[in-house]
Amino acid sequence: MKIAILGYGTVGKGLVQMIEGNKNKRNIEITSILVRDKNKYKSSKYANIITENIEDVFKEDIDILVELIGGLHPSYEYIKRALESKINVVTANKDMLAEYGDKLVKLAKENNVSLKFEASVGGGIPVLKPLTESLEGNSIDSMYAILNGTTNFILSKMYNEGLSYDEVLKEAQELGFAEANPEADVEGYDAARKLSILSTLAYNGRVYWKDFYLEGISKIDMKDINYAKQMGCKIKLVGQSKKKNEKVSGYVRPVLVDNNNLLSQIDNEYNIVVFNGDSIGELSFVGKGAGKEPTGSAVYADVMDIFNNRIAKIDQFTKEKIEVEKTINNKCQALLRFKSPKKEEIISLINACIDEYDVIDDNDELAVMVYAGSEYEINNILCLIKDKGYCEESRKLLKIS
Ligand SMILES: NC(=O)C1=CN([C@@H]2O[C@H](COP(=O)(O)OP(=O)(O)OC[C@H]3O[C@@H](n4cnc5c(N)ncnc54)[C@H](OP(=O)(O)O)[C@@H]3O)[C@@H](O)[C@H]2O)C=CC1
Ligand SMILES: N[C@@H](CC=O)C(=O)O
Repeated sequence: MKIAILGYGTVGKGLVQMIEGNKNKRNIEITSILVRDKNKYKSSKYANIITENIEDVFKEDIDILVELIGGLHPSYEYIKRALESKINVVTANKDMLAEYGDKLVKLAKENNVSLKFEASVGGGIPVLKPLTESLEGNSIDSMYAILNGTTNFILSKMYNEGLSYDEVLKEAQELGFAEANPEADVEGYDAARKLSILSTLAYNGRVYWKDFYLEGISKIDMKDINYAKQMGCKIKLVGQSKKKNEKVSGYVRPVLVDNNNLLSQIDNEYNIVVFNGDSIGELSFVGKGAGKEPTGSAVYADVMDIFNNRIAKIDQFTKEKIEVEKTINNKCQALLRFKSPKKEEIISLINACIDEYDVIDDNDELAVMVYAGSEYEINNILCLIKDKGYCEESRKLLKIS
């Protein structure tokens, strides 16, 4: 089997390492490797097949094009060209699937070739294959997940080692966990794209990532971490989606998670995906969600599926768009923080609107844990406080149990 690899960064190198490690079992020939700057690879043992010119890739006779460049362009054009030339494609690119999944799946079908993307969600965790194959008979009605290794790594190191946000982000970049532009990680876009891929496959209709309520971790500070500790919780960037009456609701946001909740056990670059199926009940997948070897392993598995002619049906991307609701319409708890607060006024307003609340801190800022009937109720209180000018700034961190 002949493959061409576009991109020789973290994941590209992980894939090549796995191909080398298995060469006694599988005969895979790498015909070319596309990079942006081939001068970086002069001393590589693959220097003779490393190129900056996409035409060098397509002039070879290849069975699979593996796209590991990332981003939308020129990756989209390269994948499209491969599919139209009846070449199978494997990609780890969640940005691409979240944006152009429908077009590419259609194109693969029309040309009778495979488009596989296991590594696009959960890094090394085999999760798309179990979802689309092993769970085919189940109706999945909800899922919750930690889907971004970089942010989980940052939050874990801030919590466990007291390190600063900036220094851990730098470490995550050095370890190859972060996206080329880490804004995608820390603002929650990457996790939302993954949640949209999972939701599309699970709910059999197109779910768009921008339709979820979306909030990243860039504003989480040491005070949040310390409040979490004080309350026996951790902070995790969680994605959740539910399907009810043909509608989906969902979010990606940092939340407080009790120390006895399964999610709080998932630290560093690990990810978890928990599905709720009508027959299987709750089913969890846990493993490394980012990094060279784990992601290389997932890409290799897709290559092997094509090698062994295991073709899965994934036409969910071409189905109709499903509407997404953003807020939580049932009982919830949230930590509210107020900067430069008029403390008495805020507490008296909260007292008038809500039956149960605890003041966590009233030193240099005011922090209150509220127990409300819905997220709307909490948002209303925050609006009132803002309108009355009772504080300079307020923050809300939901707690999930
Ligand atoms: N890192 C991870 O843990 C995971 C990453 N992914 C996804 O895998 C994909 C690759 O990520 P990763 O390996 O981390 O990325 P890197 O930034 O480490 O590597 C990207 C590679 O693509 C090459 N490249 C970039 N732009 C171009 C271009 N325009 N033309 C030709 N080559 C180009 C770079 O060339 P050069 O070497 O010359 O700079 C580099 O070799 C992304 O879609 C990412 O989201 C998915 C799961 C986990
Ligand atoms: N940047 C991503 C890489 C894997 O998808 C992450 O941190 O999870």
